[in-house]
Amino acid sequence: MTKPDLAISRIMTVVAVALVDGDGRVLLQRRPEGKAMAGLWEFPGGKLEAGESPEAALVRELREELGIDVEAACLAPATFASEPLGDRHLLLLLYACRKWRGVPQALEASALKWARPLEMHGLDMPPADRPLIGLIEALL
Ligand SMILES: Nc1nc2c([nH]c(=O)n2[C@H]2C[C@H](O)[C@@H](COP(=O)(O)OP(=O)(O)OP(=O)(O)O)O2)c(=O)[nH]1
Repeated sequence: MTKPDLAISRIMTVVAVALVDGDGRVLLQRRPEGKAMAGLWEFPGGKLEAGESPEAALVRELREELGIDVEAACLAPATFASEPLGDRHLLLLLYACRKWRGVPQALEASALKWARPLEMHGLDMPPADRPLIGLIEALL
């Protein structure tokens, strides 16, 4: 029998979304004090819970973090990032979404910002997110 790959057990899967408004801007949230990478601007989302599909996790996170309702069918897979993060390896699955119900509120973040991809190049974002900006630019 082959030995399990120990590196695989350290993979952390995170789902996140580029919410795109009618003006082609993307919603970012600022990570609050007390959390790792506090002050950085990230895409709303978070870790999968046991047994959750990526889409169900994102629907849940968007309700918890922003107070908005999104249908899983409106989440379009967009791109992903694969990046070492501390002693783990982050697999960030990024979706795009143009349709939701409600007005996003910063229920967990310290601030929200609607940003154009060009502006995102000048913002402090987690290292995994940097390569995603150009890809989002191409998608919008
Ligand atoms: N939501 C989100 N997380 C990101 C992005 N980029 C990035 O490196 N991450 C990292 C930060 C965290 O380590 C992890 C997201 O996990 P999380 O938001 O559920 O958890 P957390 O670290 O804030 O804290 P906790 O819930 O465990 O208390 O992914 C991003 O654009 N959006």
